Amino acid sequence: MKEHSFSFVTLIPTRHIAHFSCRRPSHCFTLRRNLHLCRSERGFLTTPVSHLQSPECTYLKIGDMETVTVPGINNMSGTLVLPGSKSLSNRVLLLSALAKGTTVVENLLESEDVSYMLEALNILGAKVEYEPKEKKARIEGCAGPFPAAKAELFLGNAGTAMRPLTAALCLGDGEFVLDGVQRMRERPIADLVHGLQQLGAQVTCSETGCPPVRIKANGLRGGRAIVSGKMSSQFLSSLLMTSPYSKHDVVIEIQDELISVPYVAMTIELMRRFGVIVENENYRVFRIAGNQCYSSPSSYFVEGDASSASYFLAGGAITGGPITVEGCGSDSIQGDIRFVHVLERMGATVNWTPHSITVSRGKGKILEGIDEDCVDIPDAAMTLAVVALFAEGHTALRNIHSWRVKETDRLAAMSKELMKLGAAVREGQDYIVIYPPGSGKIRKNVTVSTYNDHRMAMSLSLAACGGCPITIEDPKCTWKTFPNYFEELSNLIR
Ligand SMILES: O=C(O)C1=C[C@@H](OP(=O)(O)O)[C@@H](O)[C@H](O)C1
Ligand SMILES: C=C(OP(=O)(O)O)C(=O)O
Repeated sequence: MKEHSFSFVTLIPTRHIAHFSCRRPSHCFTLRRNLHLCRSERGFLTTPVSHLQSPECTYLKIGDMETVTVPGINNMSGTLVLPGSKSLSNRVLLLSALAKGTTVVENLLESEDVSYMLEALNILGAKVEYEPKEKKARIEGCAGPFPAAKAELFLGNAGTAMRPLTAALCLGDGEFVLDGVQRMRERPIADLVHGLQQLGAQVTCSETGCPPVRIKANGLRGGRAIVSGKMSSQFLSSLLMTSPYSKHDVVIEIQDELISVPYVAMTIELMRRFGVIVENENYRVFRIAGNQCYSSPSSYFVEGDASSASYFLAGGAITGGPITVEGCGSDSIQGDIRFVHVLERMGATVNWTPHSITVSRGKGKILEGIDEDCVDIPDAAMTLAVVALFAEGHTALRNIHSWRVKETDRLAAMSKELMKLGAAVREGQDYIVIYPPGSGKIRKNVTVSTYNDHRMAMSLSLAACGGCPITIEDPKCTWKTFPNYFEELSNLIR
């Protein structure tokens, strides 16, 4: 694995981000505004900085990697300190920028999705000092809407930037366009746009109901909005985070099913930490007083990413482990820790502390297939799809129709790649059933496609836990949420 690590790479361009690495401690690149690139402790780094809005930024292409081969894994054990949560990082950055006071955000995730948020906040006039080496950002809040009167934002494929910023920009005064990569132009946003229109915003999206989004902002009136929650919870989270700044009180009613509820719980909890209370009637009706302002908690420590933890914990369950992840545990406010309960029901042994989780599998114990409603854990459910290869009996993952509108059509993509590995797969509109090939029968030396989807790359890498190497196409796609994923994985292989 070592020869496949990224350490020899001097400077890598990725899809929309320039990733720099440098060997000399004195090296520090400064790009536009106050986004800095500096050296990491390990002697090289992958600090993402959006460059699409920086035409002056050119880069060299040295050692770009098209594939990574994960060697056959028989044993995996050890401890990993998790990178910060993507969902928490981008929420805390946004709330800090809207709040009164200065917030120091610690253990901020360093990744593409967070870079897009940082860059956008900068463009919109929030004062952001980012120290990637320290995983820290200091944000001087605007104590209200953003001061910018005009901006065109490019947000890659970051749902946690596109959706919340669409709502937050309706609060200000000016003209804004929000856009992203081609896939972002295929990801729905119309339900959010309709919700904002009901609260008085002048906002539109494309005819297909997707970005680009165009806003003529003149504050948000408030009132009542009836919105759909069945496509994505990010629409509701975005409306909630913006509502305290509307002129009048806001009532949001969910007209159908609400998916991914734990992410809404996370939003409400974070708003509470920034001093705003949401009245929540059973996740059906939400009431927020208007004319308020967030107050900075002064500092916020971002807990480790529970979805990122899932790959390593799954590795512990498949190989026997033990694997410990540090940075999130029983005190976590992330829904994806529920994934660990599923592993336990499949046969793994789990030990919790408030800030860590350890997974192993006892000698002679097997993993068993499971039938699971995954509506609360759409991201970690992808990891389960690969764990299913190692279970006895089939595994059904249900209520995951949102997979179709994420980074790729994850139901189609996962079905196709699992079949390459020798599984039989039944794919429905909102479920997948995986019939594993049987012990020791995962196909050897397979190359899997990743569809520009970080979770396809990370979850499929676990197929190597059968003891055969697996080649992953376009490993850089993990930079969306976990730039050094393959390096961390290699550190745990014994
Ligand atoms: O609010 C959030 O931070 C997220 C909500 C989920 O999306 P959906 O609500 O679209 O399922 C999840 O898949 C995404 O990675 C992050
Ligand atoms: C769905 C995801 O991302 P996004 O925030 O872009 O929706 C994800 O990270 O799996």
